[in-house]
Amino acid sequence: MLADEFGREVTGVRVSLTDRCNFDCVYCHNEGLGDTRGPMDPQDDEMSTDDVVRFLEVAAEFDVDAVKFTGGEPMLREDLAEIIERTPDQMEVSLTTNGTFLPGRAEALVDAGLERVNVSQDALDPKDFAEITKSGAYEKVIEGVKAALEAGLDPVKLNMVVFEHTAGYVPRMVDHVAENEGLQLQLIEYMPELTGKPEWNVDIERVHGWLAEQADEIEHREMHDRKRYWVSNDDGDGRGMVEIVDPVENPTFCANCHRVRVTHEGYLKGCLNRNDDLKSMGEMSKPEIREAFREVVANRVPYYGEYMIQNADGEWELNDKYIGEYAGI
Ligand SMILES: Nc1nc2c(ncn2[C@@H]2O[C@H](COP(=O)(O)OP(=O)(O)OP(=O)(O)O)[C@@H](O)[C@H]2O)c(=O)[nH]1
Ligand code: SF4
Ligand code: SF4
Repeated sequence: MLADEFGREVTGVRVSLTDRCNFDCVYCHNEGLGDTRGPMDPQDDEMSTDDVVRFLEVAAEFDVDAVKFTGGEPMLREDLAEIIERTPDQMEVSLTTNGTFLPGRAEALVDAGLERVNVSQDALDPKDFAEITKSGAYEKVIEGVKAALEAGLDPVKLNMVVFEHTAGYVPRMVDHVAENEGLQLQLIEYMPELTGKPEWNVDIERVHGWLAEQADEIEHREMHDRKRYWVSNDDGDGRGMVEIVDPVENPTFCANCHRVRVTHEGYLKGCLNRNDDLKSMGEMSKPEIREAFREVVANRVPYYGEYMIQNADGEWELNDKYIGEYAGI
């Protein structure tokens, strides 16, 4: 297993299969690369099926045991089932999707080896949903979640970005997952540094505080030291898990980060928040990909706490040590 100089072993990879998407969410950061607006047809710059599989085979050699396929919207890739089918057996396969294409396709993906899925669902109301996602596909997403459950994906996590437009929905969403077996809720801190609009920010500590009052059990997940709250519904006959993803200005989160990303164009990317360490796998052979992977892992640094450090006033600024060290700065 490969580790960086901060002792963070790389156990998982997140592979973006396309930056295209049929939604246009107001908070989208597209894996840290910018928005997803653009043509919906397959693009020449996307990794081919073979490119993706070649990379995964190399990652498997380094004992990476989990892959998450992301986008844009990864289900826009017609070859998704084939990619999953050809993923090395040792890897747990999961998918982050907006859910609209799950009806009619979820079972085939499960047959190919998909184990679990995260579906973005930011609202329980079609009007608010349309405002956030710039899409009227609310019913399709609800059908998608149902299809995922019926296909046996476990768990089905509902991803909800907590910001001005959604914060009021948190209690209803918590009840919703407590009442529906198989669902979990993942509350994601809004990332103004990637999306702009700091005025939409909501203090995630308030959400932690509220959940701590509701929870009958609190766990820490090793990845990112994320907190998980187990909450019962009002009738006491259901229980749901709520996980918080709170990376912003959080050195503990970064100190426990075990992931390397791959962009849809086949660039290795050591950190969501950085694009100055990208390394193209282009036409590389397997031995070359092996070397590139080693190099990207070796160059990883915890973003908050090392790459960005706090000055005497408590403000975060770029650590001088890294200025000029990487391409792009
Ligand atoms: N800064 C940062 N944000 C992350 C990281 N991983 C996930 N996130 C945020 O969480 C969002 C949702 O992540 P998902 O794709 O659903 O996956 P996940 O929750 O990280 O993965 P699992 O819990 O393993 O399913 C991403 O779009 C990011 O905004 C990370 O390593 N760093
Ligand atoms: S569904 Fe996901 S990829 Fe698509 S616009 Fe929304 S956040 Fe971005
Ligand atoms: S180092 Fe921090 S910001 Fe970068 S990917 Fe890991 S958790 Fe996210």
